Amino acid sequence: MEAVLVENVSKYFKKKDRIIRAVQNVSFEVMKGEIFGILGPNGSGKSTLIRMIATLLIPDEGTIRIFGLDAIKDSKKVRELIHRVSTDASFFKKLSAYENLIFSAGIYGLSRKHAMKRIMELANALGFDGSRLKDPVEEFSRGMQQKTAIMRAFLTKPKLLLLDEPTTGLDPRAKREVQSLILEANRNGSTVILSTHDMEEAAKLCHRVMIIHNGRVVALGEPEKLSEALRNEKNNPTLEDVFLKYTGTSFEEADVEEVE
Ligand SMILES: Nc1ncnc2c1ncn2[C@@H]1O[C@H](COP(=O)(O)OP(=O)(O)OP(=O)(O)O)[C@@H](O)[C@H]1O
Repeated sequence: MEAVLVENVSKYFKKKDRIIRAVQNVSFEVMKGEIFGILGPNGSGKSTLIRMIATLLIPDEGTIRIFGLDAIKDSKKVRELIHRVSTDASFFKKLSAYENLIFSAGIYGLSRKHAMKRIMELANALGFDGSRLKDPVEEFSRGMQQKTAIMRAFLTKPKLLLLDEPTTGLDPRAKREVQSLILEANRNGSTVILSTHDMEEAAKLCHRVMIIHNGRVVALGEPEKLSEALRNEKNNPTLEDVFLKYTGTSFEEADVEEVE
C-alpha cells in the first residue's frame, strides 16, 4: 500500500483582487519506506503541498490519503502518524528547548528517561551546545531553533516524516548529520517526504523526486533516471541540470491570475 496518495489536489489563496494558484491539480503517490523529494523554485508550492499532507491546510480540490486515512476526515489519526519539520516550527517560546522536547516526547508516549538520553544523543550529533538546552527557545538563533525542531522530529519514530527544507541554513556539519538522521529514520521504517533546494542532497537521499513549477508537477522519477534522460543534451547531466531544464533559470512567483 502507498503511504501517501495525492489525487488532483489544488489550493488557491485569495489576495484582494487576485487568486494565487499555489498548487494546481497535483497527483502523486509515495510508497511505504520511500524517501520522496519535492523540488521546485521559490514559491512553486512545496510548503503548501506539505502543509496539506500535514492536515494543516485543506485542499480546495482533490483528496489526500495517508496510510489509507483521509487527511480531512481522519485528520486527528493522521496527525499521530506524522511529524513535520519546517522553518516556521512552533514552540512554547518562553519554555526551554528541553521542556519543549520532553513535552513533545510525552505526547508521543516516550518515557522521560528515554527522551533525555535521546535528546543528549541528538544534541551531540547536531553540534548543539547541551548547556543551552535549559534556555528559553525565544533566546535561540534561527539555526538553534531549527536544530531544536529537528531534535523534536527525530525523538520518536513517526511513520511519516514531512521535512520542509530541514537543512536550509544549517552549518555544514549539522547538515550532514541531519542527512544521516534522515537515512537512519528511513532504515528504521519511516517514510519521508523531503523538500529541498539542494540538488546534491536530493540526489543523495531521495529514491524518487518530483519537480514542481508554478504549482504543477513538471517531472517525477528516480534522480539518476531523470539525469540520464538528458544525456543527449549534456555531458554528465546532474539533477541540477534536470531542475533547470524543467523550471527555467528564472525563479518566478507561482502563477497569479487576475480576477474581475
Ligand atoms: N497563506 C498564504 N496566503 C497567501 N498566499 C500564500 C499563502 N501561503 C502560500 N502562498 C503563496 O502560494 C505560493 C506557493 O507558496 P509556497 O510557500 O508553497 O512555496 P514554496 O515552494 O514552499 O516556496 P519556498 O521555496 O520559497 O519556500 C506563493 O506564491 C505564496 O506566496
